[in-house]
Amino acid sequence: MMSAHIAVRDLTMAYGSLLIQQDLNFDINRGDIFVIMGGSGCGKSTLLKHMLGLLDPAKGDILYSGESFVAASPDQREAMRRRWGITYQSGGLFSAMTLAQNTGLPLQLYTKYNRSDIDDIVAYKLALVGLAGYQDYYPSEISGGMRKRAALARAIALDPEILFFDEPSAGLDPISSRLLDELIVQLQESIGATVVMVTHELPSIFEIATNSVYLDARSKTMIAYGDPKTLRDHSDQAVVRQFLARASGAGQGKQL
Ligand SMILES: Nc1ncnc2c1ncn2[C@@H]1O[C@H](COP(=O)(O)OP(=O)(O)OP(=O)(O)O)[C@@H](O)[C@H]1O
Repeated sequence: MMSAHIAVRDLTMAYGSLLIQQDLNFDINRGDIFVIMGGSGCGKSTLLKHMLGLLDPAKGDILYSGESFVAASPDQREAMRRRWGITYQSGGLFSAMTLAQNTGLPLQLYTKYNRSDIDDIVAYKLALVGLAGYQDYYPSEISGGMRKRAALARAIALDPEILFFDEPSAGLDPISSRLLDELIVQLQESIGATVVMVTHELPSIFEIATNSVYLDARSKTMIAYGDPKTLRDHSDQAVVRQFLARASGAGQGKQL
C-alpha cells in the first residue's frame, strides 16, 4: 500500500490558549475529493490553514506523501507548497490583470517558461475551466461563477498534486454552484489531483465528496470520518446524521 497523500497525525490546533480542535487523526488518499465538515466555528478554516502551513500546530503533524510538514525546512516547505493549488473564497484574482495575466502569474513567478509557452499553457488552462476566449477580460467584466473558474485556472497553472478550496461555491446561485462542482470532478479526473475542500453545501458534499471528516465544536475533536452518504445513514453520532440529513436545497451553506 502506498502511504496516504495527506496524513493528519495527533493534530491539536489552538489560537494561543484557545483550544480549537485536538487529537485529529485521519488520512486523505491520492485522488480523493475530501470534505472538511462541521458546524459553524468548529475549526474547519483553521484546519485548512494548518494544512496550508499558514498556522503551526500546537501539537502533532501533517505528512504529505509521508513527509512531515512540521519537520520540513523552509526550502522543503516551499517545495511542498509548489505542488499545491489553492483557491480562496473571494477568488483572489487581481482586478487590474486580465484573466490570462492572472492565470499566467504563477508560471511567470515560478517557472522558466518563455512568453509564448506561458500563453499556450494559459490558453489550455482557461479552456479546461470553460473560459476559452476570455483571456483578455478583466475579473470585473465576467460573472461570479466565471471568476471562480478563472481562480481555478490559476490554481491549476502549475499542475498541482493537491487542490485546496475554501467554500468554493460561496456566493454562487445553485446552478453555478453545480457547474463548479462538475468542474471540480472533471479537473480531479483530468489532472489526477487530490482535492481538499471546506464546504457547507450538502449537494456538493453528497455529489462529489469521496471521503470526509466531521469536526465537532463541543467535544473539540473529530467525531466522524468516512463517505458522507454512509455517515448520513449510519454514523453512530446523532449530530453527524442530523448535520447531513438537514433539508438540502438552495440557500444552504450561507456564510455567517
Ligand atoms: N485568528 C484567530 N484568533 C483567535 N481565534 C480565532 C482566529 N480565527 C478563528 N478563531 C476562532 O476559532 C474558531 C474556529 O474558527 P474557524 O474559522 O476555523 O471555524 P469554521 O469551522 O471555519 O467556521 P465557519 O463555518 O463559521 O466558517 C472560532 O471560534 C473562531 O472564532
